[in-house]
Amino acid sequence: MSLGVIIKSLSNVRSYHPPYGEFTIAKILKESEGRWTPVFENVRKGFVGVGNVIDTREKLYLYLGVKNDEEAYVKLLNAEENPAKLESVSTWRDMYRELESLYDLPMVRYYEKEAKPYITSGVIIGVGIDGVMNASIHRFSPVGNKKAVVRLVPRHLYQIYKTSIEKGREVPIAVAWGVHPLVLLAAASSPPYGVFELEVASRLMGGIKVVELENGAVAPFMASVIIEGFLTREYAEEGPFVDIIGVYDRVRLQPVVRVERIFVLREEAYLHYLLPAGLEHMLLMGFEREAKIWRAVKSVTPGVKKVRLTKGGFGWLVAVISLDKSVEGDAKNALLAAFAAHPSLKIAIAVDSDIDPEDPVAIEWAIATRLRADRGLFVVPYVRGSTLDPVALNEEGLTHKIGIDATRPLDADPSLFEKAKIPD
Ligand SMILES: C/C(=C\C(=O)O)CCOP(=O)(O)O
Ligand SMILES: [Mn+2]
Repeated sequence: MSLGVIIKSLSNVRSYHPPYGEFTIAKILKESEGRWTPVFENVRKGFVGVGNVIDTREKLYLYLGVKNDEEAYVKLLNAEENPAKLESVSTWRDMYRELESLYDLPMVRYYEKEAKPYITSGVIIGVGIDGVMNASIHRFSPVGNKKAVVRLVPRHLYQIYKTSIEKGREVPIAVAWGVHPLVLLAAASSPPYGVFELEVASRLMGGIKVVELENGAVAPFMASVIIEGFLTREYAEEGPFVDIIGVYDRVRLQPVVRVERIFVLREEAYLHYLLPAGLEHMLLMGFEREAKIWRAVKSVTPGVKKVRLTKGGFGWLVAVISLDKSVEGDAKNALLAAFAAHPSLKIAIAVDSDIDPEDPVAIEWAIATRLRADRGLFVVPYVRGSTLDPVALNEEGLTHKIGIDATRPLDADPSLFEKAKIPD
């Protein structure tokens, strides 16, 4: 199913029309996030822009066909464990036209100091030397008509790239831009190496169709744009560009893509403009990590109620877990489980089930009234965190982490911790 069909099925959509100033689209994405879905008609002839496609939990539940977090976690984690086959479509070429240059694709600049326009929601499907296929989201920016630079976070595609280049082989890739939101969700997930994220999407969606490219990579059929190319041994400067935590990520030398062909859907090519550090970015990247934290915490303490990667931590660096302890020490085990489940996590906070992990004031109140720092606070020094952390000790994200147990002691008088209410 194309992104256009998905957008047409949504309620609360607002259309915009040209002319668009350089930062108009970014500004509208910011003001509409969590509120409505903006559609940017005619961003260039043949192209429609759209954003905030998966910026709320309600939309996520709708796409997944579930009613709450727990059902969504179970469905996503189950799909990672039971990926489903892909169906190859041979007659796809007639549905697409070809472009000569990456600059023919209307990309957007989002923040003031970003040097260039980017594709922020491109799913890169890479083929390893061992034949393993991997799908993941990487920001992508043209450095020539048929050349681009991509940021490879040290995970599976990077591993594929490193082992291939060491053996003198370029990596065949497809970049799919403008895809079904569940394809994005699967590509933002981290199943073990060897599990193909498009097959995870296939399980979530009850099957998906793919096109097979000449270079050996595959891409979702009906993706609005499919770029066929190779990750080369050439490097170029990447950035400045804003990452999920809302700061300008450091400029790095990153691999260059040599583009062979650019295919665009003939009928209404919907391009997904994903605002870096916006709600959509946080939910998309953070949701699967939240599911993994939930699973890990549940396995050490059954009393877990709610898990949130907070907005202040940009859906990535800070987790709050609410739970009912059955024995003293449960909360600390929950914090340790959270760190193990999401290696980029920097701060984990445990609160009692009467505290809403989505309410920053309630969390602060719990810390203020329930934390005993001699028992409830711990630091894990020198541990791998996020490469995005500006105070990390090295480029691989070596850092120190904090766990905060802000749950009330089980042996204390519960009435001392009760939130006072004014009666009706
Ligand atoms: C979430 C990441 C990038 C972004 O969306 O801007 C990747 C960060 O990966 P780490 O494993 O935390 O370094
Ligand atoms: Mn992978």
